[in-house]
Amino acid sequence: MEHEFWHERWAKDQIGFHEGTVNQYLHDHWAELAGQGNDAVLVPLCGKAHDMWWLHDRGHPIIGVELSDIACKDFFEEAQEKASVHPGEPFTVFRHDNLQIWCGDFFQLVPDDLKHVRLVYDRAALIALPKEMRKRYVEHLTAVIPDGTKILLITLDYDSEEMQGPPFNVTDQEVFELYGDDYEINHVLKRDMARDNPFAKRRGLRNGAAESVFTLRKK
Ligand SMILES: C[S@@+](CC[C@H](N)C(=O)[O-])C[C@H]1O[C@@H](n2cnc3c(N)ncnc32)[C@H](O)[C@@H]1O
Repeated sequence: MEHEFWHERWAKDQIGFHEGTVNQYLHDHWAELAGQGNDAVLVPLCGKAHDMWWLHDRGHPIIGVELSDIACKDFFEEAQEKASVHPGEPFTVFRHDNLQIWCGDFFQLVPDDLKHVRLVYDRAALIALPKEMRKRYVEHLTAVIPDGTKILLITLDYDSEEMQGPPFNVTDQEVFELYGDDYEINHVLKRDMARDNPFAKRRGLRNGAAESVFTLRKK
């Protein structure tokens, strides 16, 4: 997806992907991945997800990465929290305690930026990207996170004849193809989305859809 596409979505407030509450899979499966520790977390393509406050409340230092400065500003304003803003290239950093949002292009991250990161939370990041970009995304992620980093990944699979992404359909098989060489993969669960789920109804998914949760560990 081009940057302009996402800037326009934020400018027009077309952000149906924003949950406005903590993601259920994060809530249910984070401890399996992270234990009770407080390792640093990368949240790629983070939007203004409340999930970052939830992780912050558990003591994790956070780096969220997000293209849209509208999202970055709204994230703090809507929580009535203040952030100091540190303009820079290629990222402007919004900082509140040890929660940072780096405003800029994920593909500009370099390994030095993430030396301290041990965990990644990917909800609606991989599946926000079309197929050819997903490969590039995983290659870049793998290049910048340290070995041993663990990922909680949530995907969505549906009949691509019925709907055009984003979110794009990512099969379980594609997850194994994308990550299989460099990661240990655990397919934690697959859950059918109810046909009367508001998202499925709105997007005309008559054949339904399924969400999967994976935990990965970079070898
Ligand atoms: C589908 S949304 C998901 C946001 C968030 N993960 C959530 O669960 O609400 C994808 C987000 O990725 C951002 N984005 C897209 N391409 C990006 C890039 N190259 N670098 C950083 N952010 C990007 C978009 O602006 C958008 O906010």
